[in-house]
Amino acid sequence: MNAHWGAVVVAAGRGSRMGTAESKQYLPLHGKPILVHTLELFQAMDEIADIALVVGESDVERCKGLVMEYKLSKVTAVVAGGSERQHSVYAGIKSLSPAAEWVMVHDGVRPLITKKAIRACCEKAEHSGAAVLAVPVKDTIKQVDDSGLIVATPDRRSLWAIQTPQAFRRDLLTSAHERAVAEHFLGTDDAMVVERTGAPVAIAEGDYTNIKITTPEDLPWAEFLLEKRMERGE
Ligand SMILES: Nc1ccn([C@@H]2O[C@H](COP(=O)(O)OP(=O)(O)OP(=O)(O)O)[C@@H](O)[C@H]2O)c(=O)n1
Ligand SMILES: C[C@](O)(CO)[C@H](O)COP(=O)(O)O
Repeated sequence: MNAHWGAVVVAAGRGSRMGTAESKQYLPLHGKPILVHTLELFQAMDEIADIALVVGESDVERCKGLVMEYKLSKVTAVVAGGSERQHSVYAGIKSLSPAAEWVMVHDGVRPLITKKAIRACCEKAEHSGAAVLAVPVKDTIKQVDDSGLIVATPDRRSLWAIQTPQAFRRDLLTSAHERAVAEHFLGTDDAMVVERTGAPVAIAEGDYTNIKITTPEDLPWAEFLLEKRMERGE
């Protein structure tokens, strides 16, 4: 990684699939909020100069407190997100320092990301302009219609499960988001926003432990993975 990188960490979701009163990004993992684990990893990377943290409007002050408490000095902006993930990402990009020519976007609820995986993704992006972390799917995937009948079995060899970070030249990501706003397009990740402009987006192979904490069964799994890493001194 040679370029000047900024990171947008999005954490403005409600976590409805987790079903807890407290939004999942603030739930404790080994005694620390999930979101803090994620931010500490980015803070510890020399290649990352600047982090924009995007949170719910009512959590902005609370998160400024977490930034102070955990000495997250690279978090230069804590801003309110929007009703959809894509809106939150766009708010984050706009609040990053103008010096960041390259941007990676990461889910605040993927605390098990590693420096090695971040570097692999960013290096691919520096080569091709845009890259996303992903793993090959392990299951057979079926396309199913509204009546519950299988309509197709896509060839698994071409299917990848997409993760974050997703890394881009900043001007490419910014113009793709501007176009999506103008055309009322909503995607579930940033690669989709960029793909529709015709720009190539590369895959960087990650690993299966970079889970997105989404539903209750993900929490003990994340605790277990984190414990194993700590035992290995990582
Ligand atoms: N309007 C939104 C929606 C999501 N996110 C963030 O995007 C990441 C991935 O989203 P997901 O796990 O789906 O989070 P939620 O939207 O919180 O979950 P759910 O769909 O279960 O409500 C999370 O870090 C989440 O906080 C965001 O910043 N703004
Ligand atoms: C960006 C993402 O984490 C890639 O897997 C995912 O698309 C977020 O989607 P969600 O539906 O908001 O969980």
